[in-house]
Amino acid sequence: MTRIPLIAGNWKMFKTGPEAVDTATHLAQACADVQNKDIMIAPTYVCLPLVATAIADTSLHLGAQNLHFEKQGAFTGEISADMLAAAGVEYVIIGHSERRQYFFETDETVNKKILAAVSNRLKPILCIGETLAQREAGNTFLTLDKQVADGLKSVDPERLQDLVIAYEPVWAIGTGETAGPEQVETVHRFLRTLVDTKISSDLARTVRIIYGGSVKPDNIATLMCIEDVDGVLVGGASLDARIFTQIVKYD
Ligand SMILES: O=C(CO)COP(=O)(O)O
Repeated sequence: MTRIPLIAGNWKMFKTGPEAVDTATHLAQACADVQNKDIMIAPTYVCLPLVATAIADTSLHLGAQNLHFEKQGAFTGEISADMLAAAGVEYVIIGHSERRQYFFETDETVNKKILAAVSNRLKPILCIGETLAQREAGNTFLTLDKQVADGLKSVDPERLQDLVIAYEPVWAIGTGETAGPEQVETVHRFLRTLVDTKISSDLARTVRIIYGGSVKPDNIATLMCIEDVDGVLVGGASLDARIFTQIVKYD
């Protein structure tokens, strides 16, 4: 089973519209010759239509960083799945640890968002990861098991064909600290087995499990060599088109 690697950039709350268009345009040019890798960028909501236009007819894919699970309604400041789909969005990041930490998202809301995404044919990137305290208490696997099981609860496996799971240990995000290759290998293998036993064997074979947390040009090759690592979710190092291109074109 060959899974096409996904190299994804999460731009978080960075870049104005013109800056986002500039970065996306440069990235698309620099990566025009890349084959057999999916490259995705997730700008802020307001930049989505601008970036969608800038990368139309290029090989880049567009992602959003969040969504609301209701279709529409009196939810000031929120954006629904079908609004994203209509704006040309293909992927959506769900349950990022910053959303869980600062905006109090729970596995329950994550689950509703996954359901909303798949109902609108958006490809969900389910983010999971343990905090340092959870790791030190020996609860890494328990935490991840719960995040996956609750996040995907009652979702028809048939609708999860495009699911991506992003393992982002919270202590490795924006800290310059990366999980060691053995840690990443162990967790990714655990996650694939978890999908196999709790959801479906077919899905376990196809689901892309990607790593996030201080991914840089100098550690990408090591990470991508690890079995069961099907790509990366990059924060800080995706903001600069030149640096992100080095990550995309690792060898
Ligand atoms: O949160 C991340 C991607 O979603 C990772 O961020 P950094 O690459 O800046 O550590």
